[in-house]
Amino acid sequence: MNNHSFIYLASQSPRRQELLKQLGVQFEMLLPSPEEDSESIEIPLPHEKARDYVERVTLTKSTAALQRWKERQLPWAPILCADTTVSLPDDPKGEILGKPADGLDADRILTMLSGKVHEVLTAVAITPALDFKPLCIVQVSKVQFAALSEQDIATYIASGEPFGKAGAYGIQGLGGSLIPSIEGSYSGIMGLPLHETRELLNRAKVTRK
Ligand SMILES: Cc1cn([C@H]2C[C@H](O)[C@@H](COP(=O)(O)OP(=O)(O)OP(=O)(O)O)O2)c(=O)[nH]c1=O
Repeated sequence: MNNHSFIYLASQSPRRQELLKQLGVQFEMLLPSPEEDSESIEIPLPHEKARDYVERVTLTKSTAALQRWKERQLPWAPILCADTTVSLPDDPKGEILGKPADGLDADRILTMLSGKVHEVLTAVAITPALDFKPLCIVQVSKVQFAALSEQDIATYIASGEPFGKAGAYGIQGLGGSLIPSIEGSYSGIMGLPLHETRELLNRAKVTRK
């Protein structure tokens, strides 16, 4: 495998762009065209465990991104995809808590998380070369949530921050004030675990500044 001076980031998450910049890697965006249906990828299978789900979704994103690369006839570079999800380990239904569909759903999710410890799982996959399978890791963090009143939840939802984020919160924003402690990776909770991603980039022979 040759060294690579840049990669493609196939993610619409502004947090992932920010975190990738922190790693000093050159990247170009490889985003879906408006006709591409990227939302329907993120539907859990019946009884699917959060770890299996986040890995499967990330590998599906990788396949879609590779197809996109082929159609656009771009020069080759490794492709990075990721997915973040939230789950409550003690939830008997083992529900996978993704992005809230609307305000009511955000209220339901935040009520479930209130006063409890949940897990945030982020899978990262890098396709290192054209005829190689993606290299994939799953990073898991534990997050303690404060006990929230109905008013706290309503105020937080009104801020707009829960939308577009797994578990209906952002640790990097106002949501950080709802979290007394974490165990794991702050960047992983935000959507791209820096340490593990650095290791994947090294394995894919991507040079950094
Ligand atoms: C828990 C948590 C999640 N998130 C975000 C990270 C992800 O952007 C989002 C989870 O959605 P994802 O489906 O992982 O990512 P995305 O839809 O934003 O982008 P793409 O599928 O194109 O890669 O939740 C935070 O920003 N802060 C947090 O504290």
